[in-house]
Amino acid sequence: MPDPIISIQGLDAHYGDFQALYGVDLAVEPGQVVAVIGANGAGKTTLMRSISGLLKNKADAIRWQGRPIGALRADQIAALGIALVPEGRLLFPSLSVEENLIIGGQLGRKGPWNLARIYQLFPILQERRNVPATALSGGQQQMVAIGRALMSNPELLMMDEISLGLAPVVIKSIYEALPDIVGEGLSAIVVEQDIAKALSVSSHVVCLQEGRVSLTGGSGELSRDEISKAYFGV
Ligand SMILES: Nc1ncnc2c1ncn2[C@@H]1O[C@H](COP(=O)(O)OP(=O)(O)OP(=O)(O)O)[C@@H](O)[C@H]1O
Repeated sequence: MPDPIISIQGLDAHYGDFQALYGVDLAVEPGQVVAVIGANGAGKTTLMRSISGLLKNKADAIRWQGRPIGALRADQIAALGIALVPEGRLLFPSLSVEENLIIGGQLGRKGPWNLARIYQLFPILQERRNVPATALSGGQQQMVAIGRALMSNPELLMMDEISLGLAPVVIKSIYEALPDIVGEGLSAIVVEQDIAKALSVSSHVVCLQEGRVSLTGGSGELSRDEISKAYFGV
């Protein structure tokens, strides 16, 4: 087994007095897509925030290529090559599609992703490149959010509930881009409430329930019953 690109061990997270994550373990190998599933409030977004440096962690709870990074700031995490497509997209509303994408490239990391490559991946964005980003449909906005993250040439791409509120046909077209993205050598963590979608795009799945890992295993190896028990607790 190759060394993981990122490994999380015993991660706790708090909002004030409230503990949202309890001893979470997760590892991603180079080129692997890991799905994080769980019901509303299970702690999926908190896990993404912790990895991104938006929540404070113990330094050695998160290791990047073996190095403890849990205590780094969000800008330092981004500079390492860890990019988040946040829940709700958080595009810059007054900027055009192209300007939003360019901002993603500000870190200046070298790699395969640039405007031309993003437009190849999502051709509709080239057609609409001068339109304010928030004038786009939800699915197109999600493409901008993914493109903006890719423009930083990350080694790990984290996507938080990218299908939320989108029509099934749109979700399908967005996820169809994932093999091309991972084909460039990236690893990915995909947060999904849609269990079938999560299993179909990943090789490994981690289920959270009330802040704890309730199940983990190969995406093709877990039974429906195991997953629904881990997901719903029944
Ligand atoms: N800023 C905050 N302050 C206090 N508690 C919070 C905050 N953000 C989240 N929580 C709580 O932490 C727990 C985990 O929330 P989190 O958003 O990580 O769950 P989630 O699995 O991403 O759910 P969802 O699918 O609804 O986004 C929940 O109980 C939530 O109420």
